[in-house]
Amino acid sequence: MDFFRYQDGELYAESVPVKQLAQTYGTPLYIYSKATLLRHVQAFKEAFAGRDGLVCYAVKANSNLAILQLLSQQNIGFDIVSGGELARVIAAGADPHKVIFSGVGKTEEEIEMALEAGILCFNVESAMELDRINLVAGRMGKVAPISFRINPNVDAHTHPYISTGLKENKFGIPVESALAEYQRAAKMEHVEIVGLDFHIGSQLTEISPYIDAIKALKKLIRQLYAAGIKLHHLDIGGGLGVTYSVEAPPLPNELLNAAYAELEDLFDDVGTLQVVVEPGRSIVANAGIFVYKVEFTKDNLGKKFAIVDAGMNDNIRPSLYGAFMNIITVEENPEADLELYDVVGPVCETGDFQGKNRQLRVRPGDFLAMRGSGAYCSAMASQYNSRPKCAEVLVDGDKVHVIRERETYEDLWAKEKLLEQE
Ligand SMILES: Cc1ncc(COP(=O)(O)O)c(C=O)c1O
Ligand SMILES: N[C@@H](CCCC[NH3+])C(=O)O
Repeated sequence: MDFFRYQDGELYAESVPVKQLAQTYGTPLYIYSKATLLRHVQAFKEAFAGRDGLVCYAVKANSNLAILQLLSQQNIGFDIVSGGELARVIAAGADPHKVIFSGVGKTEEEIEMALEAGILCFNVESAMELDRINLVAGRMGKVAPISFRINPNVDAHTHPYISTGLKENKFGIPVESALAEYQRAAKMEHVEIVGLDFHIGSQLTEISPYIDAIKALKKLIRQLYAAGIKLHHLDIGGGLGVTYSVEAPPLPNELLNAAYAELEDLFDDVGTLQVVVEPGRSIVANAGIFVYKVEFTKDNLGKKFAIVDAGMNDNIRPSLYGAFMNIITVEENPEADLELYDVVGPVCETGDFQGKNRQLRVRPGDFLAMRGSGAYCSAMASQYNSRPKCAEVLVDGDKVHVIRERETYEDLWAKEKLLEQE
């Protein structure tokens, strides 16, 4: 069931009319459906079908505290990439023992924070990072659990900016140097090897790149075991795509069944490893819509624009990746003419658009809703053009929770200081 649906010509979020939310909380506005979020988490949990697995939600996709709180109440773990994300998941009630720390540039301060919190493991992305973790853990009298993020050099068939598993991408260490790094780590006093990890990209719509990566890494895992290095888990990353228009990505159980099938002979030989997944987008994207108001329409010598009150600062995906995101009207509007519009924002950039060449029936004052906006939209928002970050609400049946208040103008400069006058 789709929890964002039309009823009598009007869009609803669960049991609440979206227009009512837009009028009450102001636009632009992010609206999330609790039931959709929970359903997606459940789909991942059930995909393990009783096998030993751990879902670690990738916080970067949507780091709203209430959303993290809801997710941690489902007893899942988290994939974090910064000290800020660690602070957030702890504030949201996460179990630190289910937190994994990815990212190519971990600072000493972040490593200290993570060791203090007692995370499940660091996904180490370079030789220098390994040295740094060993050093910091030694200084603190601790042993850091580590996994290496291996770059298997496979093509994820996705947008180049969100492909992470090719050798020209900055992520992970090459398969070719992995055995030597594991052997180096095995001799270190302040690290303990617990796993192996890959994450090859985001918005993957096929299973085959995951299987290519697993194939590439099975040989390495056998070499590790032959060298006496045992693992507790294998982390196959996140990246499962969602439907923005016509994509038909695999479901979590299809992905995991295919992964387990490919791993069967390995697990027969070395024993079963826990499988970890790091989904972000597939949990939150379609649990959210982004609602904005048409301020004006305009016709530049035949080119029509719908100028809305949301900018690239609020949702940068269309501008940054040329991402297509579906835009629908909040109320069906049979009396307005059907026209081809570029839906553009108020930010002073030609690249400030939410959608191009969209067939819409709109008039000034109408609300539009953008589907699939739960992931990498609010999370990537900025205050460019001194635009306050907008509000976010979570709908639970007929209840509405404000999970982020709209920023005020004063919030914009709250951390800035005027010069002292002499
Ligand atoms: C290390 C890591 N894990 C997980 C994810 C989550 O990816 P997605 O939101 O595509 O599931 C990302 C983002 O691509 C990532 O960089
Ligand atoms: N921000 C990207 C996804 C990046 C995934 C993080 N490695 C998007 O909006 O599609």
